[in-house]
Amino acid sequence: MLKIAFIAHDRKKDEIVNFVLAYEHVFVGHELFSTGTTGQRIMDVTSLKIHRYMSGPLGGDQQIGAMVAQDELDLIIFLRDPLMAQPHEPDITALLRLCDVYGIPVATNIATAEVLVKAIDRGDFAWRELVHKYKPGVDE
Ligand SMILES: O=C(CO)COP(=O)(O)O
Repeated sequence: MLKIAFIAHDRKKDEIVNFVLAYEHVFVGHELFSTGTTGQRIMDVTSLKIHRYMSGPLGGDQQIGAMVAQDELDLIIFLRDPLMAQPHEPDITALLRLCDVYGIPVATNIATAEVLVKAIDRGDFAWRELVHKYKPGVDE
């Protein structure tokens, strides 16, 4: 079971909802997280259970970033709006930076999201479970 997060900016919300709906059969076997509004929109139309953090502008991206820093997240689908400035741009940049620091797969557009979901379905990320199994404690 992977830990997967969904995030989408407002003009990308319909896209992420349709995407998750189409691949509900893949996501249902995993532990799911999201920012506030994105998760609510997805849960409104699917039977998925999603742990929702704060809305992005109120700290949700940072909460998801904290999960990445603690090695508690395996993959992120983050449909960003490249044509609209966001008030919490620094938080978005920080989250993407942490994904690069820790080598966490993150899709920022639907084309990459498609590739990742197919990889999840094939079991390509099973190695992440091994990483968790043998993870040393923070003090070691
Ligand atoms: O702003 C966001 C990500 O940067 C998303 O937050 P919401 O899912 O609460 O709209």
